[in-house]
Amino acid sequence: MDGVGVRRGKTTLLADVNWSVELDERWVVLGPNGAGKTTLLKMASTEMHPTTGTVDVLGERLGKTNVFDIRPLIGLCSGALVDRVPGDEVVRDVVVSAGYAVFGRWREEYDSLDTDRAAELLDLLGVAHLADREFGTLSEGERKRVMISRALMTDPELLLLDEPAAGLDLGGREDLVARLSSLALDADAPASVLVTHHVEEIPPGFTHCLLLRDGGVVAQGLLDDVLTEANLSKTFDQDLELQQAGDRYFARRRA
Ligand SMILES: Nc1ncnc2c1ncn2[C@@H]1O[C@H](COP(=O)(O)OP(=O)(O)OP(=O)(O)O)[C@@H](O)[C@H]1O
Repeated sequence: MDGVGVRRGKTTLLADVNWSVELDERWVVLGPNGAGKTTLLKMASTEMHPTTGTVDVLGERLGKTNVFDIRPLIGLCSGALVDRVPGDEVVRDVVVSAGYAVFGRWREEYDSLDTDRAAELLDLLGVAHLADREFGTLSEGERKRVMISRALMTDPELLLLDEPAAGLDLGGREDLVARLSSLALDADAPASVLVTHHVEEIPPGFTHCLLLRDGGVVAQGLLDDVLTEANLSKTFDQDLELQQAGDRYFARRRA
């Protein structure tokens, strides 16, 4: 993204964002409610164009390319997408149909290569036992994991995860963080961007961090350099204490 701004009427959603994600990088985008995180991700997923500046996704410039050509190369997991899955869709089909960019089992039979891959990904996310269940019967955490499996189904070059741990209980969050960490540490995994409100949700293995506040970048770069008490306090407009325990982060308001 180069000089990117997004405006809606008189409201500025994002201003002057210069940001790039390389193929071997895993980025965390952190910021308070309304900071512009989802707006940023919508451009990365080619769903939205900037008002000013330019966005290049996988070498193609938004506005000058057919986004439908690059969307199969982008794996997306967001709350909005979860809401679009029909409740009676069988979990295995939710994953396998990603390769066909649809929801719903619209073919009699999928390729066996595809069904094998879907089973492998459900297993990777720890939900293989749910393959025959209807999506609507799953818990929120189970749905998220199925949707991440789906996002990976097309072997994307870019993986975008918008608040994947939102709504999960402590065990579910910890489990997801561990699985995302394994993925982040896998050299063959795609370039990844994870949006979150909480430093506790940063999976070990993530390499970079972008801090957003009021539509502007507070800091960006290597995670260790960017995630400091000063930067975090500025981002959330509070005096925050940041602790690192092993390869995890914890934050709270200074007493
Ligand atoms: N079409 C629109 N018109 C006016 N304002 C908008 C529009 N879409 C989004 N906004 C505002 O832009 C800001 C950024 O929204 P965005 O969804 O990107 O934030 P976010 O960082 O993802 O927030 P959250 O953490 O709450 O999901 C918010 O204040 C939102 O109300």
